Amino acid sequence: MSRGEGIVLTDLTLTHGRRPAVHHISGRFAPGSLTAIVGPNGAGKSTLLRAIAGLHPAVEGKLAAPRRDIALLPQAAALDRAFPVSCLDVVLFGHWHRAGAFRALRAAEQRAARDALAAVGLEGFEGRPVGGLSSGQFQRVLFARLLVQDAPVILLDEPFNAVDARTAADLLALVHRWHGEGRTILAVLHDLELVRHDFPETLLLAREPIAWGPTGEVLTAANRMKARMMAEAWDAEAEACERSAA
Ligand SMILES: Nc1ncnc2c1ncn2[C@@H]1O[C@H](COP(=O)(O)OP(=O)(O)OP(=O)(O)O)[C@@H](O)[C@H]1O
Repeated sequence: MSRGEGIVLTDLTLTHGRRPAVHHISGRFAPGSLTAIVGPNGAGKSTLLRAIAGLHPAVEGKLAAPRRDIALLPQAAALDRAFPVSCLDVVLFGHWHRAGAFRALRAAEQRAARDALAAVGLEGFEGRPVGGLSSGQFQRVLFARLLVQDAPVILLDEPFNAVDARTAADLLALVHRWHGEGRTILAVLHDLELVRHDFPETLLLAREPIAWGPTGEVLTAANRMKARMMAEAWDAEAEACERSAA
């Protein structure tokens, strides 16, 4: 896996229009690190992941990330499954960054997609339309696509939401496999027990960073209280940087 500098945030601010999403965050996700991003609803977690993936512009500060090496698993709720595509099509899409839109996929790429479906326990699902899958099965398909993408940096937005315990355990095992292979992994999560048990590093975000470092040092009662109080104090109508200017 490529090492490099990892992902470096320098006084980064992200907004939606004039509305603040992430305020003045600095720090680094080291190459090969496994980090949970936690915080209250609306804390800016998804916006930060999308910015790292190159899908959301910085309004202030800098974000250095190996864009071509990043795979993003969006929140399942953000995806439209009404589209009439098969499981295999969704997984084959993981080859997009290498194959582009116009080249026919090679036999090896087809095989890799079938192997990925088998690896997530969905052998025989190749021709099934994704619209008819359960939430857990669909999440397995999206993990198969990540397998095919084979990216050194993997961003997961609430990867275990709406899946049962067995599916979550299978997908978590894949995350650990990727970590063991030296990939850099960031996952937005709400289950703090899972974070404590399985994620060595944590960023606690409440639009501003509350704490970032070893999970045990970040998820203290005091830090969690601070994040909660900041969330309760949020002014939905506030414009970017009002709080930090105060
Ligand atoms: N497309 C959008 N347009 C306008 N505002 C948005 C948009 N997406 C998010 N926001 C706002 O930006 C802020 C951060 O949202 P974001 O989705 O990044 O938070 P989050 O921490 O991922 O939340 P959750 O835990 O609920 O998924 C929120 O106030 C949200 O309402």
